Amino acid sequence: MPSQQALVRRPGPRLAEGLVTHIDRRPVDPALALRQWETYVQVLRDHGWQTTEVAPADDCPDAVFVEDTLVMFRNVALLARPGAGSRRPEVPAARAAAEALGCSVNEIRAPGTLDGGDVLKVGDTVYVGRGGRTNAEGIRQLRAAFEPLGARVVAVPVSRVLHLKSAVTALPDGTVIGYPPLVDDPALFPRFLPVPEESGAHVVLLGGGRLLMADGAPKSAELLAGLGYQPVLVDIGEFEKLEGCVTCLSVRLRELYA
Ligand SMILES: NC(=O)NCCC[C@H](N)C(=O)O
Repeated sequence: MPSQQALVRRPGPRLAEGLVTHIDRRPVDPALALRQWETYVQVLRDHGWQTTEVAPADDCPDAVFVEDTLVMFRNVALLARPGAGSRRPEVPAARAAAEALGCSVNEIRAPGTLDGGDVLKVGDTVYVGRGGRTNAEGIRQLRAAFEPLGARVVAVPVSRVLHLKSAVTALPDGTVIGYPPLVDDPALFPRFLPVPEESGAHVVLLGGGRLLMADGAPKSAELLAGLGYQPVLVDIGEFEKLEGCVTCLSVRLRELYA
């Protein structure tokens, strides 16, 4: 029976200072962000996920984007070494949370850098984005960590967005979805479905055919509903101002051993 555990991390007091790289800075409303985060977490719970809060890292504005701190394959948590130095202090508490859930723990070491948002799993294939945050050494260490466990690691360039999963995610049947202007090369994926909006490319698989998506992508939601999926929409507008998306607000742990 697959596990349905998710790590989340409450937004901290410095959220509005979070990094922005590919978009213009817009003011963030911390109270609204907190409400949006609480709704996001509640939706996970409503769909059967047990959520664990990683201890706050209140000096780190981007700590809410907990997905970037570790990558799961099977029951192994590979601790990231974020490409942005300001985000590295987020990692120790993520390690503690993964250990408390019984994960085996490995880590990316200097000079490697890797952000969890650059890693997309489709079955045993692990796509890793080589972009602004993840370097060649980080990719090499990811291969060394996961290939012995049965992963096939496929590196792909990411130049138009922050992370690989800002550009593409995958449906339950393994089809990779993306908003074409932001995908370096759709031909790198065996089955690629274009979606008509940027945030329509981001789905969290809740289980069955349910897809957690941002509510700012109605045409994409309609496209996916037409394919027999059930979009579950949330407003994460305050996090999108900081280049966050639905995937980055949690780490899903689907293969823990009880
Ligand atoms: N996996 C993700 O998409 N993470 C979003 C991180 C946004 C944050 N402001 C950053 O630049 O690191």
